[in-house]
Amino acid sequence: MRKIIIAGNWKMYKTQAEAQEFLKGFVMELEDTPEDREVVLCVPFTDLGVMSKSLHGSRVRLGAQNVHWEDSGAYTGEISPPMLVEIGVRFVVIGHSERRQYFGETNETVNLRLKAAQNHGLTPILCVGETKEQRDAGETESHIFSQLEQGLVDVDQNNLVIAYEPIWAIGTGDTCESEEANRVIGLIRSKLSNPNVTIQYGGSVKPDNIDEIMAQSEIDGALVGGASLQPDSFSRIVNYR
Ligand SMILES: O=C[C@H](O)COP(=O)(O)O
Repeated sequence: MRKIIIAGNWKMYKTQAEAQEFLKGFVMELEDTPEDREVVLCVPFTDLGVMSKSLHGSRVRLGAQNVHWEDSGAYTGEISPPMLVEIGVRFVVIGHSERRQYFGETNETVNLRLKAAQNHGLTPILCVGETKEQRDAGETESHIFSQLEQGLVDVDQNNLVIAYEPIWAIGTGDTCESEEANRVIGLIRSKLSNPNVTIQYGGSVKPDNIDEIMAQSEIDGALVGGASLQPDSFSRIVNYR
């Protein structure tokens, strides 16, 4: 049985005060949300402490947006798995295209982060996806397969979420057609040893396209950027029909 997981990725948005303001409007919107949906907010490191306290007793799970692979050490600016666990984090986004593009993330470092997160009981959300150029060149499948092949070496597929995020659809309003997202996600699933891995779609998910996206047979949830920043739009997404 595949779990449905709707996750917001706040990226580098929201101070602690703004995060608390968001929760005031958001948590009450979940009262009628079906129990089979996991709701996750992946927030900036500086928001984790206050969010952990505010979300205590709610059904919203806390997520981070990156993690280092060592438990501790001389790695200025990094955050380790035990630090996240101590604060109440359950999920962590790994290998987001923005980390790959701007911060030198590679399939090898993605693999190290995935294994370290799992070793500490965190559930990683591994992001994969192609650029517009790769899609136009017919390289979508080969690119994603190599991200999976290299990223998933020795990774436990029993505690893993994958997000298919076509890079050209992120923050552009240019959503991937839901049938096409479904096709690619089916191909991703065919490469996994565990067919029950939750595979999300991400890329310009909005209140007006979530119902169609979630109606697709292979899509088990969404990783939502911009539309997760406002309580009303994210609650509509979480409460898709
Ligand atoms: O992690 C989220 C994705 O990058 C999608 O962002 P977006 O919903 O703003 O397109």
